[in-house]
Amino acid sequence: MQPDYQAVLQEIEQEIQPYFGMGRVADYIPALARVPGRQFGMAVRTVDGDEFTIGDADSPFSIQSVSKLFSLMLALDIMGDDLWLRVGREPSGTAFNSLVQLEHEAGIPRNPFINAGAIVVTDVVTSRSAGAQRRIADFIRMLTGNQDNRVDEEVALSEKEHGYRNAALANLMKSFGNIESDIPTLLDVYFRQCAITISCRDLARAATPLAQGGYSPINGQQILDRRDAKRLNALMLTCGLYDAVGNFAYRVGLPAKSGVGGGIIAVLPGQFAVSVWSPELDANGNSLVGTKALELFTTKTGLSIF
Ligand SMILES: NC(=O)CC[C@H](N)C(=O)O
Repeated sequence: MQPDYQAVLQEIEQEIQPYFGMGRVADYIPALARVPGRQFGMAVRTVDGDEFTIGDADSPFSIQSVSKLFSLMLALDIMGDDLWLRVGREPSGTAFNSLVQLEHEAGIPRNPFINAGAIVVTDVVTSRSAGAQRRIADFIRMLTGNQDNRVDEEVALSEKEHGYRNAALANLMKSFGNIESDIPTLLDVYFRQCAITISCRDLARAATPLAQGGYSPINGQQILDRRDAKRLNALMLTCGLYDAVGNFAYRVGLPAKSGVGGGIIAVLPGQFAVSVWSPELDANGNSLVGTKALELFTTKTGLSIF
């Protein structure tokens, strides 16, 4: 029997209140540092098409690294398994923007969800499509069914002006021959992909194919084959939360992908996609209140992959 999701969300909204103020809004991108921290939204979409929301679930926020999930779908579609010659599939155990392993590992990033890996993924889309940024944004709009998901130009510019680490990652990988595009063009596409705005409701809809064997009921299309949906869920479980991935699996028990805008999308294959947004981050760059909310969600419903 399906849990009373709405009642669960209401309990969660109460129980997360003491956790506000414990984390910090991302400050290394100045445009994100201005986002008020005390916001919270959550949305559940079941495979039966029911949707349940609470709080600011329809407020747009900066998608940031959650976009890496969608650019990866595109890159896999473009390159198939050859993508894995250029990026690994192992957790990194390092921060999302770390440079440390890249030099030892010949410019091959550990996985597609740390920044280095995501930059390679975006390079695949950039070097193989005319209008890559538009292709990524259109793909996200297609998955959400919402044409209002736009690029926040202020956030994109802010990332560009302060993107020293991402530029360092891209240049280091280029020196190893693992980047094809010209660096400024590539970084522009990457920053604009991260600056797309999205709501919790849209994120839950966009991730639904991962709960439904690759099928999107939003537009009635098979977005991924079943095998790739399984593989992406495995990558999210092992790499989606950077060096907090073990703790997140322990507490929440769902494949998930986070972003420094405070969004997290999580999936229980065969059951639901659940998204949460709250801008204050923990030390690993994951939403502190959002992680707590997801922990409460799987605990209260008894539904996780474990
Ligand atoms: N973890 C994140 O969300 C990081 C994304 C951010 N745009 C960056 O590249 O630094």
